[in-house]
Amino acid sequence: MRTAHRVEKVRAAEAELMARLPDGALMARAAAGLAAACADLLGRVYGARVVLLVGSGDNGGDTLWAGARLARRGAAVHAVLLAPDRAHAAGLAAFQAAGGRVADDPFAVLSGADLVLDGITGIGGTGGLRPAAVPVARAARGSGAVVVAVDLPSGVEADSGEVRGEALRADATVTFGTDKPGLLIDPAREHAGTVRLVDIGLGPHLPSVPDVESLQHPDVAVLLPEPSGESDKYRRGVVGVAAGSARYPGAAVLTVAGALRGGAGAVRYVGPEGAAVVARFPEALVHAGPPVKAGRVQAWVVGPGLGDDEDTVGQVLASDVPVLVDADGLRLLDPDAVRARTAPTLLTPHAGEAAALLGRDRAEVEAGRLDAVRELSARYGATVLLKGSTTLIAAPDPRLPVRADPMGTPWLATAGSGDVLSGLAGSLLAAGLPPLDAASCAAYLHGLAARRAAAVSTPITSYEVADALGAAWRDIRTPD
Ligand SMILES: NC(=O)C1=CN([C@@H]2O[C@H](COP(=O)(O)OP(=O)(O)OC[C@H]3O[C@@H](n4cnc5c(N)ncnc54)[C@H](O)[C@@H]3O)[C@@H](O)[C@H]2O)[C@@H](O)CC1
Ligand SMILES: Nc1ncnc2c1ncn2[C@@H]1O[C@H](COP(=O)(O)OP(=O)(O)O)[C@@H](O)[C@H]1O
Ligand SMILES: [K+]
Repeated sequence: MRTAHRVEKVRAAEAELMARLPDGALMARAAAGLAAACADLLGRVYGARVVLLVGSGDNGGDTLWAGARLARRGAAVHAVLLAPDRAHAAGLAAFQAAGGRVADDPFAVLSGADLVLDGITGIGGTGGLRPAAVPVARAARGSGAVVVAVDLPSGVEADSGEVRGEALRADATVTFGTDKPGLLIDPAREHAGTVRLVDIGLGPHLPSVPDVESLQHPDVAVLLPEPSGESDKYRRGVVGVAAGSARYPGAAVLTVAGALRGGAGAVRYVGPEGAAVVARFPEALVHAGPPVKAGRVQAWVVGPGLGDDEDTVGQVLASDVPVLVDADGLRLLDPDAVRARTAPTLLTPHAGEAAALLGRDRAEVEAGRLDAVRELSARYGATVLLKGSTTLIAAPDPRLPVRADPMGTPWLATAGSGDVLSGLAGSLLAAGLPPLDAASCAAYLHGLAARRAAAVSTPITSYEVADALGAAWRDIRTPD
C-alpha cells in the first residue's frame, strides 16, 4: 500500500521527530537520500553537470545539502538561487564549501545540464510557480536533462493534487517520510514522474490512518475473492444487472461482460436486452420483467444505458442488498432514496455526472477531484468512485482514507469502458467485498486489464478490456 499524509500531519510528525534529534539531522537524512537517488539516476556522479533550482525555504535547503554531496563526489554543480537573499544559509555555505557555485546565468547552466534538482518549493508551496520561476522551470524541462523534483514538483498543491497555475514537470520525484496526496492524484501526479520515497524516520510519528492511499498488487491479491471447496454459485454471490435499453443495447452486454469477470458465481441480467446478452454470453441468466420480480441477488448494478427507466432505478434502490448506481441511474436517482438506504450504495460518476450531482462545473470537479469525491460521498451517505485520469474512491465514513487508483491508463477513455467497470465492481460487491474494497479492486483490475489489452494492440475497445480481466486477475494472484 502506498500511503499519503496531508501537510499539517507531516509537519506535526516532523516536529515530534526533530525534538529528539540534533539540529539539522532530519535535513541531513533527506539530503543523503536525495543525493543517493540522484547518483542512481546519473550512473556516474564524477564529471556530471548538475543544476539546483533553489527557492527560499527548507526545500531549497535539502537541495543545497544534496548538491554539496554531489559536488564532493566530483559533479560540477551550479545553484540557481530564485530568492538569493533568502536561500537556506547553512545549506548554501555547505554547498559552496564543497565546491558548488552560484550560477550567474540560469539559462546558460541549464542548457548543458545532465541533471536538474527542483528545490523551489516543497510542502510549503502555495499556488502555482511565481512568475520569476516559470521561465527557469520551462528551461529545465526543455534542457534534455533528467529533472528530479525534491519532495514535490514545485507549483503543485501537496494536499489535493490540484495545480493552480504553472508547475514544474519532473521525470522523477524524491519525496521524504511519506507520500503526499498530490503525488497520488492528477493533475499533480502527472507532474511528479516516478516517485521514490526516502525514509527519514517519520513513520512512527505519523497517524496510522493516512489521508489517501493507493492499493498495490499484494493489497489487491488479499482482497480478491477466491472460490473454495465449499463454494457453489449461490454462495459466491449472484449479481443483478439492470442496464441497457432499445437505444443502448451494448451497455447491457458490456456491463454483463464486466460482471462475469468479477468473482460472483452468477450474473442475472434484468431488462429488455436479454436476447443480445445471451447471444454473447450464454452463461448469463436473463429476466425480462422488473427487478422486483427477478429473484434474489446479493448486489445490484443499475444504470448503464438504461435510458429513462426511472422505475427500475427506484426498485433497485428500494432493495436491501448493496447497489451500484452508474450512468443514467445517476441522473434518475432520488437522493433521499439513496440516503434512506440501509444496505451500502456505491455511486460511480465520471466528472460530468459528479458535477451534475453536486451542482458544480465539470472543470471544477476535474481540478479538485479529492474535494469533489469527499463531498459527494458525504452528501449521499454513499461510497463514491469518481472516474477519470485518477480514479478516486471515498467511503461515507470521513475517517477512512480516500483510495487513489494507480492503475488507470488514458486508453480507458473509450466508450463503454465505464459499463465494464460497473459490472465488475457490482460483481465484487455480490461476492461480499465491502464497497470501498469492491470499487478500488475493480478500478485496479480494470486499469490492469486495459494495460494488458493495450500491450497487444491499440487503440483498445471496451470489450477487449473485459476480455483481458481474467489475465489481470492471474497477474495479481501470481506476481513475478
Ligand atoms: N521540516 C523538516 O524538518 C524537514 C523539511 N524538509 C524539507 O522542507 C520542505 C518544507 O520547507 P518549508 O516549510 O521551508 O517550505 P518550502 O521550502 O516548501 O517553501 C516555502 C518557501 O517558498 C516560498 N513560496 C511559497 N509558495 C511559493 C511559490 N508558489 N513560488 C515560489 N515560492 C513560494 C515561501 O515564501 C517560503 O519561503 C519540505 O518540502 C522538505 O523538502 C526535509 O528536509 C525533511 C525535514
Ligand atoms: N484520461 C484518462 N486516464 C485514465 N482513465 C480514464 C481517462 N479518461 C477516462 N478514463 C476511465 O475510462 C472509463 C470511462 O468510463 P465512462 O466515463 O463511464 O465511459 P462510458 O460511459 O463510455 O463507459 C472510466 O473507468 C475512467 O476512469
Ligand atoms: K520541489
